Amino acid sequence: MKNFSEFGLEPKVLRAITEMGFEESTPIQEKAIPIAMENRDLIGQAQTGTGKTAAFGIPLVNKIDVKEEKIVALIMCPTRELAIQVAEEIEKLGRFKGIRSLPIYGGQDIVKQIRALKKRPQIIIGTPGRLLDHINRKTIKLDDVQTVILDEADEMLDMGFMDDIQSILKLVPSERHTMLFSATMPANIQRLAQQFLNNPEHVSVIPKQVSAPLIEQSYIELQERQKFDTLCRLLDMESPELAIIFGRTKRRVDELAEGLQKRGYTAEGLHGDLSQNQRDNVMRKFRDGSIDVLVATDVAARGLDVSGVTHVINFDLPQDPESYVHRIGRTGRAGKEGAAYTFVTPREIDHLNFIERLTRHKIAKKPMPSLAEAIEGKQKMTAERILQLLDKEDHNEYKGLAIQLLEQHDSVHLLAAAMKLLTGEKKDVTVELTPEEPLRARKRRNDVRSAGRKPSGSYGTAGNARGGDRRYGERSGGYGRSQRRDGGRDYGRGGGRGEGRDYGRDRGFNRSTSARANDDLAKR
Ligand SMILES: Nc1ncnc2c1ncn2[C@@H]1O[C@H](COP(=O)(O)OP(=O)(O)OP(=O)(O)O)[C@@H](O)[C@H]1O
Ligand SMILES: [Mg+2]
Repeated sequence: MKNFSEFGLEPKVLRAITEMGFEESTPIQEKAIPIAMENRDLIGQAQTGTGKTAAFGIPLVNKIDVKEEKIVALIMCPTRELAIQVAEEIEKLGRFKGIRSLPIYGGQDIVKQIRALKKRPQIIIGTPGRLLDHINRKTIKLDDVQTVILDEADEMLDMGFMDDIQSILKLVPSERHTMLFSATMPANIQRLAQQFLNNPEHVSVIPKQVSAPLIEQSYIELQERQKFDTLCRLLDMESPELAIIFGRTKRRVDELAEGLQKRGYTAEGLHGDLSQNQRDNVMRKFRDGSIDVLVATDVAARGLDVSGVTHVINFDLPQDPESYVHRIGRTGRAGKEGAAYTFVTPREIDHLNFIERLTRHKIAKKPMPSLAEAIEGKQKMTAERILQLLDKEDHNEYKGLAIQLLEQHDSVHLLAAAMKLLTGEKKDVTVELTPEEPLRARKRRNDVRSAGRKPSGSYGTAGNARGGDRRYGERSGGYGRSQRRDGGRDYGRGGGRGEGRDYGRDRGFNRSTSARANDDLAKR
């Protein structure tokens, strides 16, 4: 892969890239950066976790004149968490140049945002709802915007957002530089996108055949009533470093998080009904590891980049294949390995096959973990914790007592008793979940793929470690990164707690008809 010094970037941008620990470019970066630097419109598609943010962020910060006093670039994302995350990456990339960027999203105090806008940011990273609020209040003007980027573009051009995107882009000068990025780009979305682009380049880094991903994908067939206990056994057996569990509705997420807490797991829920404060807290605790299980609706399916997520578990099968690709893409990022498990009831097997067909990836069937495997997993976890403590050498104050005990008792018995104590029996409280309706395979209009032709929009999960993609990152079991300095669809359509996906949006006023029609949407 190309070194960043070969792109003709400004020294201050190169310095920021080095500071972020990026040693060489990823395939999408290598292809997209030169096109973007020539201000040519592009649709960039690459697997989850392969650096699309920097692929658009690097050329963007490189071209901006820091003396600029107006908003000259607009990046739009589907969720608040993603807007915050992308803003952080843009901030890091532009820090030595002194670029001013600002995240604008719902749930945050708008007065605080209006105050921040007075500092004249050159780049705004926002969710459409709140952006429209500011545009209607005239606290954001788009007359001088030269660059527009849609991250998770297929989601942004989906029915939920389309009206808002159109309303916003109408206000941006037509002679602009537009870039769309996503890991999935269904054909109908590509067609829709043309109206916003000017003779775009298609940059795709998706293996022809969606190769054996970095993410080991398996499914477990079970009855709805077996799901929760299976989940607990899976967590015990696999002892994930960090795990994201996807539920189909907010109610499911709340019940799961609560049930897991009752069973002794450090789990918390994330969905669009939470206040922004609660959402920020949950994300902060997950990123810093004070909780190791995040239970979420599709609000966390796209883009979130949390280092250390080793497992994704689809407690409920996602409706769309795109959602499946993005959900599992929360692991296996930056060249690292990951494991994705999907729970499927017998009546949903067709839907799973539908997803396999569209993502062109066979998902391996695995048996339910047995109780013995769960116990063994917990015991291994205890042994690991003991060995870690041993290395740290900070248990000297117990040595005296240990010698006394060893004089009176057999060492194996002693250690086994200590391990049993440490493992503790997960409290076997019964947890009742409200059953959710099984999913039915939804035929897509002109579903060419079932005719065996190459999928028109393909699906990208992390590329094959063994062959192509791993080149930019054998060493760290991930991309070449000197060291990570930073350490790592709330479709509220139904508005109700049980039905519909949870994909909120900010409450804007004078919003487009579709948005108003969805005013029961939870906040994004
Ligand atoms: N050239 C690079 N070298 C090392 N790490 C990188 C490089 N580019 C990006 N990364 C890191 O890889 C991780 C994934 O990047 P990013 O979130 O941009 O992926 P993505 O392609 O947008 O994924 P998704 O499709 O899930 O949104 C991030 O932690 C990012 O900092
Ligand atoms: Mg991304």
